[in-house]
Amino acid sequence: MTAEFIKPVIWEGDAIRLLNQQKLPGEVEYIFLKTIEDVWDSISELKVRGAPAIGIAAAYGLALWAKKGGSDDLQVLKTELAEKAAYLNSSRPTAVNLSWALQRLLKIADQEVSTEKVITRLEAEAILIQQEDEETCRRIGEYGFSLLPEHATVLTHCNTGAIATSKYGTALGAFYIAKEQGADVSVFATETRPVLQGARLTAWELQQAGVDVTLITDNMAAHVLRTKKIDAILVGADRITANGDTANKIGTYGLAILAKAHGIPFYVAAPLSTIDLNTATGDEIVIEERHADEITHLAGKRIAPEGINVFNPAFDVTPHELISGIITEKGIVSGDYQTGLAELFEPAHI
Ligand SMILES: CSC[C@H]1O[C@H](OP(=O)(O)O)[C@H](O)[C@@H]1O
Repeated sequence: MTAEFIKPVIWEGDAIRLLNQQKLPGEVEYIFLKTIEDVWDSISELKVRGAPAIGIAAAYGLALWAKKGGSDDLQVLKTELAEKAAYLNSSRPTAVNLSWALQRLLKIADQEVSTEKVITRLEAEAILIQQEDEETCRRIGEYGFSLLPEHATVLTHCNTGAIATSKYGTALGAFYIAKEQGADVSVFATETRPVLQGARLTAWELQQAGVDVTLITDNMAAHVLRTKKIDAILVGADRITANGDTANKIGTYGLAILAKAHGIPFYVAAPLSTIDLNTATGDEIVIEERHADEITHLAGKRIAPEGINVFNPAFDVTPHELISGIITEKGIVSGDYQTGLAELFEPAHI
């Protein structure tokens, strides 16, 4: 099974079968999530990660809870659902897909007039979110591929592949479409300290798919941009605000500055579910800070002195001025992001 078709989240009706991404690349292990707490833990511990995949997992987590533990009283159930959605939403703060998916389910529940219908609709909507994301990611991949010159060499950061979404991925989707079209594309993947999504996940996904991929450490990016012919940098996103500012994996902002310094395009690939028009600018995005162990330990071995101060932001914000284009399933937005992003949500585009 090549990686672009490996599913990170599989709905089993009474449980969620989850690809445990913490075990990759050494082990392709699936675990069963049977409770909403299992889902919370899996998101928080990055067993499932990647903005769209987090949203899909949380949607199934809410549907699973309702199916197993929801009240028989409609008003009580709706109150409980809001509380459970808030609980799941507390697992990670930055990727807007988490709250987007949960709000979408709560809206569906609010329309129903029986507990049975609420429970049925929640499950159906969670399944629909995952199904829609497959076509969404394919289109993002097609638009991303359309931006690449022949024999393109692209640098990417973190993991934005099939295992971060429902299928194909976002930025990596461009490489899968290139492969499908028989086009020649080479990828430089940064290892992406401290959780190593690039080394552990992107290198693995692209290698499995037969895409030419070279792994580099994060601190090699500038040298690679100066000494190799890099045509573009293509990354994902966790939250894009109304003006186009973009939160993505820590290190992305530095790559955007490097792209500008080297005069190459810097693209962000993301679905509309990652665009948050309710947040005006990147200054308002909550940046997740994670546990010090991610930095002081490597593969379980301590690499820094006991008691050392640690700062471990999992994301940074790239100002829209540094972004050449935002690639979505509805097309590519550039220039005036405030207008362009808002237009994506107008009826003509939906
Ligand atoms: C399509 S994945 C988007 C985004 O999510 C990743 O973060 P994490 O691995 O911490 O969930 C990374 O920022 C990707 O670019």
